[in-house]
Amino acid sequence: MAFDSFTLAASTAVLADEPHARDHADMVEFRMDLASDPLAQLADYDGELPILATNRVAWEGGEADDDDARLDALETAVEYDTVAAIDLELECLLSGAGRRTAEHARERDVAVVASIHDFEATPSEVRMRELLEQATDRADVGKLAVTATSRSDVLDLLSVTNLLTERGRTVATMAMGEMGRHSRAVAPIYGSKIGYGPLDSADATAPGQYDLATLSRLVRELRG
Ligand SMILES: O=C1C[C@@](O)(C(=O)O)C[C@@H](O)[C@@H]1O
Repeated sequence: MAFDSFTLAASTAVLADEPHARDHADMVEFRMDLASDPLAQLADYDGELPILATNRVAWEGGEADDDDARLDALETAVEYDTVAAIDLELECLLSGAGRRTAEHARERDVAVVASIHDFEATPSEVRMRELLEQATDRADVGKLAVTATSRSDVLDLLSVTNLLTERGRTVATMAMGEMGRHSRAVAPIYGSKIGYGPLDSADATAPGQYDLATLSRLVRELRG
């Protein structure tokens, strides 16, 4: 998966829901940390959409314990041809804990998305640029989800998205929460390459997400 154009991911903990996502999504983000028996779900998967496997650790807003089993599960996931990409927190690529998993993915031609989340605030433009440069130096896509508390936070995020895209880096950005919600529809115009939406907004995997059908329509209409 090259992520060279905008990719809409249906975020779900239930792979059997994939047929409902096909009309709108380009891929499924499988939230293994929120799923029951994720490896069995992967083994049974016979859907059409490729999978981005995420096993989000608790310190980055997910539900997976920070142990070897979490990374081992991602390594098992990349053995399936249906898995086109995995998500790893930038922090665990920097610390070295996730490097083996990233290498394992690359050997299988599976893309790596390096993630950064800030659930409190939007870092300065300089810091966001630095984080996304670190992420894109180590992975196929650098993803930054921040929390906007003002419109200027969103403008800063869009500006960094635009700059790094112009410099040839593959980034995915979004502002979580109400204030930044519109960024999910607008960031693709500035180069953001992945958007996430649940099939039903009751199953949102992050604050402020639009449901999949709505995000698909907004992105399509805005990008023309
Ligand atoms: O990292 C991301 C982005 C996200 O947090 C969002 O804000 O849409 C949703 C998560 O499911 C995904 O893993």
